[in-house]
Amino acid sequence: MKTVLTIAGSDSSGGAGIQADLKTMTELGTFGMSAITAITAQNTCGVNAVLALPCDMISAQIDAVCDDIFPDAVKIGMLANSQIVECVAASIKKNAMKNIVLDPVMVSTSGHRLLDDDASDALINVLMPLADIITPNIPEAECLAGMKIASKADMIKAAGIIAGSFDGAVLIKGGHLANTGANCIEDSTNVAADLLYHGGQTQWFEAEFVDNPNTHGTGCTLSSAIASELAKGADMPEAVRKAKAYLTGAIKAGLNLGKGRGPLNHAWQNTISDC
Ligand SMILES: Nc1ncnc2c1ncn2[C@@H]1O[C@H](COP(=O)(O)OP(=O)(O)O)[C@@H](O)[C@H]1O
Ligand SMILES: Cc1ncc(COP(=O)(O)O)c(N)n1
Repeated sequence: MKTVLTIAGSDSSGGAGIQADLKTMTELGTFGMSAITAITAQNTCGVNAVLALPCDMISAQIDAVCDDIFPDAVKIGMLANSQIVECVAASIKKNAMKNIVLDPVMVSTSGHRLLDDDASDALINVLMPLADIITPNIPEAECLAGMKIASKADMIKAAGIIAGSFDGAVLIKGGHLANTGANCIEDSTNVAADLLYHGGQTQWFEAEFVDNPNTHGTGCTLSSAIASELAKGADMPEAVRKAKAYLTGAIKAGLNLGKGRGPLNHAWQNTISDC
């Protein structure tokens, strides 16, 4: 069985972070392992508290995994501060890890900062160069590219700027532009459109925009799904295509848990075949 390591924060409500990552990996037929960077007390309504773990404990988790079950792919999510960004980068180099998917988590959907303001430079200069793909959402891509993004044309320009600073692929997730009219295609169907910039080529990945407020953990799920597909041997465009199909199914299947922006239904493939 192929193995995937997630290096990310814990979400007590189970919708995002490590918990979403492990559910995704299991559903996609890979063996999920974890190195926890921070513990959050959060639910579907918001983040109440964050405890960043000490760097030596984070490195120790990564080393313990790599010394025994070397991962076929790695997903990196919430890193909390610049010290953690640096220690995760050092562990990745030391263990010569491959198939690195970096989700540059900065702010939760509920508006809570999950990465210190002053950690962006370390993320860009120290960690990004080690990634095979980076998966920013629109606000994260705006920060990384240093420009506002209000249209598909802006997404293409920003992806080129971000890709110019490292060798990997860039997937700008368009969820924050969907339903604003900015990314409507000609037939005016509203779509959740993500842009992959890979090897100098751009490619759109479009899926139905699901009218469902329960989207807590969509970014975590997509990046873990890409890591799982890379671990199983897909090339980058195929990994993104399969990951997006899994994500869209999980949003569509809906669970309606919690009082706020609820989690996805990770087991949607089983649910459908049970009916
Ligand atoms: N309501 C929705 N229906 C379908 N896909 C969605 C919806 N909301 C977000 N997505 C997709 O989920 C993924 C992550 O969403 P996005 O909101 O852009 O990033 P993040 O979760 O990191 O903020 C992207 O593939 C995006 O297109
Ligand atoms: C531990 C952790 N990691 C990542 C996210 C981002 O997920 P979302 O954008 O859905 O809030 C989160 N809320 N918590």
